[in-house]
Amino acid sequence: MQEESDGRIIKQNISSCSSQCCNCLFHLFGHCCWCRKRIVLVLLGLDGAGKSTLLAKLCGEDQNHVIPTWGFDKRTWNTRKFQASIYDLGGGKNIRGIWSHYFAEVYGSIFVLDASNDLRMLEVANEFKKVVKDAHLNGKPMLVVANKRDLSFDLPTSAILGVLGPINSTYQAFIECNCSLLNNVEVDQQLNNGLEWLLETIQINYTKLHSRVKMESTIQKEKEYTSIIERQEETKGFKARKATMVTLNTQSQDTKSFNMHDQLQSNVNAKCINAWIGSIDIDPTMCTYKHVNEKGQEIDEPYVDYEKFMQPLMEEYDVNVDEPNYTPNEIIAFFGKPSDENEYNLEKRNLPGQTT
Ligand SMILES: Nc1nc2c(ncn2[C@@H]2O[C@H](COP(=O)(O)OP(=O)(O)OP(=O)(O)O)[C@@H](O)[C@H]2O)c(=O)[nH]1
Ligand SMILES: [Mg+2]
Repeated sequence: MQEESDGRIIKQNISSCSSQCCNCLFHLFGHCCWCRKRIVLVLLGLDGAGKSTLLAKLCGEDQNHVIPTWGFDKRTWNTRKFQASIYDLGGGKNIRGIWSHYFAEVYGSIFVLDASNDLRMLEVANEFKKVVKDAHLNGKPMLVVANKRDLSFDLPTSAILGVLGPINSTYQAFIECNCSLLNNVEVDQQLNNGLEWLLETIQINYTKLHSRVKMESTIQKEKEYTSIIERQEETKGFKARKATMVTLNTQSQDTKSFNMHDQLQSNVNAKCINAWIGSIDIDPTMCTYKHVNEKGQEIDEPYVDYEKFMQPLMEEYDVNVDEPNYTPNEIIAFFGKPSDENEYNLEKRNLPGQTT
């Protein structure tokens, strides 16, 4: 970071590693060396708290053009000992759900809150308690930044801490600072101290944190992979069920779905009934499911689900049914095969075995 004669800051991007002194305001932290350890940090806090402003300041970027973060933003911050990837996560209510996906891989976090806005302090406390309790974040160094101290001093630190709950001094530090444009040239000393504390704590606990991050992020990736596969299978299953419904109307069906997929079963059967009653000549004997008989052989068993298949049909045509289950052949014997016409008239009749 350089300053021009009129005092303006020359914007520089430190996202790429340079071979000379770091470009950020924190020259205190910054000069490149070969042995930097790679770490991941995360910026958390409600929308408007000042996370992106802090990051811009940290990276020596223009704070005039900070806009609300949708999703996340990522920067690299080079310090003496670390090459830190910083995730700046959007703080909007609908985006907060993504926060926890980053926690397994982080070595430390910075939680920013707007100390001038007492109206949102309970919301802040809710989110704070959630992240502190998170299994992947718990016990990792966290710097809590009470920002916008230039705006209001109405809310004393004790009041903020009263809402947040006690700070665990072994892995948490609380600072007050001001990341506003007014304070563009110099990094707030408190912020400076806080960041130094964060890096120092990570440095001291690096071995432990590193093995924890490695293990937890591997497990998380495996879980994510499994859930992707499950979702793909689900989608395939859904497509297969949809295909079943379609093929029912074209007479070639995979009728296994009849009892396998409860959620869509009634839809499938409704289609089948409609198709059967309608002009399309579908033979309900094609409704089968895989069944293992006494000899251990897998056979295609004709199947009609009374509740879902027959009942609505019977009700629609005001037919009394005593026997709960009928094979498709019995149904055909009773109703007859659908005609080629678009209408299929059922007479009110008794079912087999019923006496008039
Ligand atoms: N007065 C004052 N304004 C600040 C300070 N820090 C940030 N701001 C302003 O607060 C507004 C929101 O800042 P952002 O950095 O976008 O907030 P954020 O936490 O990144 O918000 P999201 O991206 O929506 O999660 C901007 O207009 C900043 O200029 C501060 O310390 N004092
Ligand atoms: Mg932001």
